[in-house]
Amino acid sequence: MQDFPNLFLIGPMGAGKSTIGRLLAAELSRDFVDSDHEIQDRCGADIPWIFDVEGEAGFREREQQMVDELTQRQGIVLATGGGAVMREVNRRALRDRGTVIYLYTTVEQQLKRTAKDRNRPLLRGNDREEILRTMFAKRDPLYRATADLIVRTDRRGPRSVVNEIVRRVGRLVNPLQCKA
Ligand SMILES: Nc1ncnc2c1ncn2[C@@H]1O[C@H](COP(=O)(O)OP(=O)(O)O)[C@@H](O)[C@H]1O
Ligand SMILES: O=C(O)C1=C[C@@H](OP(=O)(O)O)[C@@H](O)[C@H](O)C1
Ligand SMILES: [Mg+2]
Repeated sequence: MQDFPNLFLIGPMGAGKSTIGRLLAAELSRDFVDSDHEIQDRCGADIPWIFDVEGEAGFREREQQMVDELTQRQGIVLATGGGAVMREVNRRALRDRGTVIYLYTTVEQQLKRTAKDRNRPLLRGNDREEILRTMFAKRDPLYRATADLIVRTDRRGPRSVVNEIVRRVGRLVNPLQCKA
């Protein structure tokens, strides 16, 4: 696994970027970085608080700076936030600096996986399903346009997703699977 490039996880809220990123990094003995956690640590504030104080616009500025900084590291697994792909500059940084993996899931799964978590301010509205469907329509084409690989995470556990990523990235890096 020496030749693995940076691996950048993109996809919607609840796709499993943070969960799978941590497992994948452990599997590959890589550093794991989560853009949202990094922003929270540096601000000493959680995501909802940042949204309350600075608005979504303030959060997106911080996110852009973080994506630019973190994608310049080497040999990492990075979990981005679900909205990172909305800025072209972020999409370019991700594409140029690593292998981008779109963790795809359905809105039904997103609803279940985000039901109890109060840390996602964009899901505060009454009709979470409508919010998620509208976001999916806007963002799915951007995830697809940015990704080198698309991996489904619905109806399967994180461990199975990690195994598929390791296998498919291995093939991208070394198509014939020859020993070095
Ligand atoms: N493949 C999966 N199957 C079932 N539950 C999952 C899966 N991936 C993540 N989860 C759960 O869904 C929730 C959201 O996952 P998270 O990693 O925070 O997603 P993201 O970072 O993409 O928003 C967590 O409770 C996590 O345990
Ligand atoms: O989709 C989005 O716009 C967001 C997704 C969140 O990250 P996760 O995708 O890890 O939940 C977090 O960055 C913020 O609440 C905004
Ligand atoms: Mg996350």
